[in-house]
Amino acid sequence: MTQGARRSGVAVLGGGRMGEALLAGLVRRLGAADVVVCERSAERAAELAARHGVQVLEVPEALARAEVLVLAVKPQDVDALLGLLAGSVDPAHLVLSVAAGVPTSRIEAALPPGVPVVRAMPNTPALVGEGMSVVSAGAHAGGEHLDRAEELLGAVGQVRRVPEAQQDAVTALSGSGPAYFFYAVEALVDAGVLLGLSRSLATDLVVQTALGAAVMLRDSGEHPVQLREAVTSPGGTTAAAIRELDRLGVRAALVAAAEASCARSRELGAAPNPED
Ligand SMILES: NC(=O)C1=CN([C@@H]2O[C@H](COP(=O)(O)OP(=O)(O)OC[C@H]3O[C@@H](n4cnc5c(N)ncnc54)[C@H](O)[C@@H]3O)[C@@H](O)[C@H]2O)C=CC1
Ligand SMILES: O=C(O)[C@@H]1CCC=N1
Repeated sequence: MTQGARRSGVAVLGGGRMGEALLAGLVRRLGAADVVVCERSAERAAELAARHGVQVLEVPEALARAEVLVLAVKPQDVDALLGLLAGSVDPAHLVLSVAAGVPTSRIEAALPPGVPVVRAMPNTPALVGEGMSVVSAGAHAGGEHLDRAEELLGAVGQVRRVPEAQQDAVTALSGSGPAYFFYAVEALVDAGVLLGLSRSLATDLVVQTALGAAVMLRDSGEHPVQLREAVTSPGGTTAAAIRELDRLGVRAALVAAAEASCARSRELGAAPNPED
């Protein structure tokens, strides 16, 4: 029996915000016995163990135990982590990286030949089973590896396959995207308070409105413009509000925000310059 045949389950390497969101969904799907975590901060590791019932292991033990290794450290910490993996990872593992910007070629170059790498971009709504992820295969990853990655990320939401060249653009929409909606909600709640509502009532109104709008966008089959027109009565309140959004350049600001996120993803993924 090969060493790989004795391994099973998933090791999440890096238990920060994204690592925990994935961990939570994977524990729901696979059970806590099949998910382990490696986390550099002892305090954070204890928190994850208490909250999700998972075992915290050092990297070498996790590699011996788990078949799938989820790289969930910051792009700036990827090279150091790959240095820890390089001696013991082998082609029977699957390396699933969620690090923004980091190309599969950079990960493959740091590992022994033939190790399959899948690059993914999930998002934090994975924590509540409503994540949106995409996956792309590296040079040594085949259909079975993409299937496995899709199955695991499918435990925490929806998954699409994209060419790796689209990963930075995806990061700008669904990876960073939850923050844009949280930001809009924050601003609208403040607006409610300005208009004299209690913060608690304003929060309930805005959050339920966001949820209702999201479900209509997903389920109605209608274009966002049609849905918006249905809210906009002639000479009414919504038209007055939308005129202000246009006057203040909110549409252009959203496009610029997505472009900035995409550019930053590319920047984070570039191999560090040894002269920096
Ligand atoms: N936060 C988000 O919404 C999303 C994040 N990502 C990606 O996920 C990765 C993690 O992001 P966050 O969770 O936001 O960052 P974070 O800073 O919250 O988490 C990173 C964690 O990795 C740990 N860590 C660093 N080096 C380690 C090592 N060698 N061994 C074990 N643990 C180590 C840190 O202690 C920290 O808890 C990044 O690459 C990011 O691009 C991807 C999609 C969405
Ligand atoms: O802000 C970041 O860099 C990460 C990647 C996508 C969402 N959060």
